[in-house]
Amino acid sequence: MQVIALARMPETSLHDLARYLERDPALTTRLLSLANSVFHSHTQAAENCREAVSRLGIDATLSVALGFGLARQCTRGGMSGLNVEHLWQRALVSALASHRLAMQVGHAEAGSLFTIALLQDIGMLALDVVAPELYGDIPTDADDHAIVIEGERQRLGCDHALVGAWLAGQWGLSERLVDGIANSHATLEEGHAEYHCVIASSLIADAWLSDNPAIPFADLVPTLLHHFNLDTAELSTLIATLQDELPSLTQLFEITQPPGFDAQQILLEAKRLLHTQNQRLSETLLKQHQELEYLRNRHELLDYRIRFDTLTGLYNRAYLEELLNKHFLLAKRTHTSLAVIFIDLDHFKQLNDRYGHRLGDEVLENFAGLLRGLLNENVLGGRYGGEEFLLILPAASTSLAKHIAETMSQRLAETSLAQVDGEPIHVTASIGIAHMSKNEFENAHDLIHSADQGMYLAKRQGRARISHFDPTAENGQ
Ligand SMILES: Nc1nc2c(ncn2[C@@H]2O[C@H](COP(=O)(O)OP(=O)(O)OP(=O)(O)O)[C@@H](O)[C@H]2O)c(=O)[nH]1
Repeated sequence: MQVIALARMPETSLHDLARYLERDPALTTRLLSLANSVFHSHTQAAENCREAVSRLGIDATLSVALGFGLARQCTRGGMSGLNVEHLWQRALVSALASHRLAMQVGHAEAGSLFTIALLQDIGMLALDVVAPELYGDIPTDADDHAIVIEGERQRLGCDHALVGAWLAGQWGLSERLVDGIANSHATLEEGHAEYHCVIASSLIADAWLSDNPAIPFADLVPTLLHHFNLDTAELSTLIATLQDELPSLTQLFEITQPPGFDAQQILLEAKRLLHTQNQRLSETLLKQHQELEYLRNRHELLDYRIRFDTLTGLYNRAYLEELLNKHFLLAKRTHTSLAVIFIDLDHFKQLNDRYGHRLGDEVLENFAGLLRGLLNENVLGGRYGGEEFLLILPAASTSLAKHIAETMSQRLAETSLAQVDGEPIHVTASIGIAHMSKNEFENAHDLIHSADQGMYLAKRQGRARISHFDPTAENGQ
């Protein structure tokens, strides 16, 4: 409390601070060790608390003093599920990694990035003191620190980075430290570039402390190489340096040294895993590509089936009705005419019965060929059902409709649609025509119905003929 009170007073000098701190011999020893450590290297060793404090600066001194205060309270209390040992191991690896990364990219504030990374999880210590039950069911030593953040947000609506930043503000630490702690748990994509080293250091620490570092490092390596513009050799050297520096720092903080590993081996393993992952990814991509191709083909097939008749390849009934509807509405809107020709092959049942269904199919296919010869952008047509066919003639006059129907009959008379024992098979058709010139029809269905009626008239009159159905005439003729 005295340290906090002092830190808040603008006139406090390092000298005053040192006077208070040296009352705690354990803390003084740590401040001296830190001041004389490689991170604050100086030609001459600091010999007393005042020298240590002036070398460390007010921010780092306060961080260490207050951080130790909290750490002691947590370990002394032995309260919740918070793994304090793991927390400090993470803090130390992060601090070193942040410092080294900052040096590697030439960041001017490597020292303060060390302190920010060291204190990034200080909020967890504070939360553990005020809410010991919080970490009961959040695994604070999980390989992925994001789990802790997520757990806190769910329970508290905020995370320890925010709490830590608030605490640092209350302690009177510099704005830069407060801001750094608040930003320490952002993602590299979203986080402030100023604190990228701190953000990455947290990821490095997670990978470092995991049971099998090669796996998380495999995920992390490409990110680190990309964000910090490093090559693998530089990254390998960086990790090896961290390994050299870590023992003195863990000793200073009286924290168990995390298990070591062969940096080069880990990176090799990470690269191998990355290669396998990439291979798997390309395989998945290939599979997805093939599935997409299959779906596209299937879609095309279904699209085809929705519109076309499989036996003849002509438009099917559903699509003919859709087309007719469209042209019917257009004709109504633009006051243009529209003709429909209904064609029904004669005695088809007999043909099937006499020569078999296969021959019947052949006749239908060949008739479709004849019909196709008449189709163009003004004559649309298809198979309406069994042995029934429909032609739609937008904007056609009655005489044009008759002419098309006669051409059809003529071609049918001239063409044999199959052969049996070398003998040609000829088929005739009954054809009905309906014509709309003055909005006589309510809907497209009525128009088809009229053409159908015309076709029946032709049947009744002896087949192999054309009949124009006039719905306004008494008997349709
Ligand atoms: N081979 C074959 N026959 C079909 C197909 N679709 C319908 N049919 C047959 O066409 C025949 C139509 O018979 P009906 O409706 O009695 O007409 P029809 O024998 O042509 O007699 P009319 O129309 O009065 O001249 C039936 O026997 C159906 O089985 C098909 O895709 N292939």
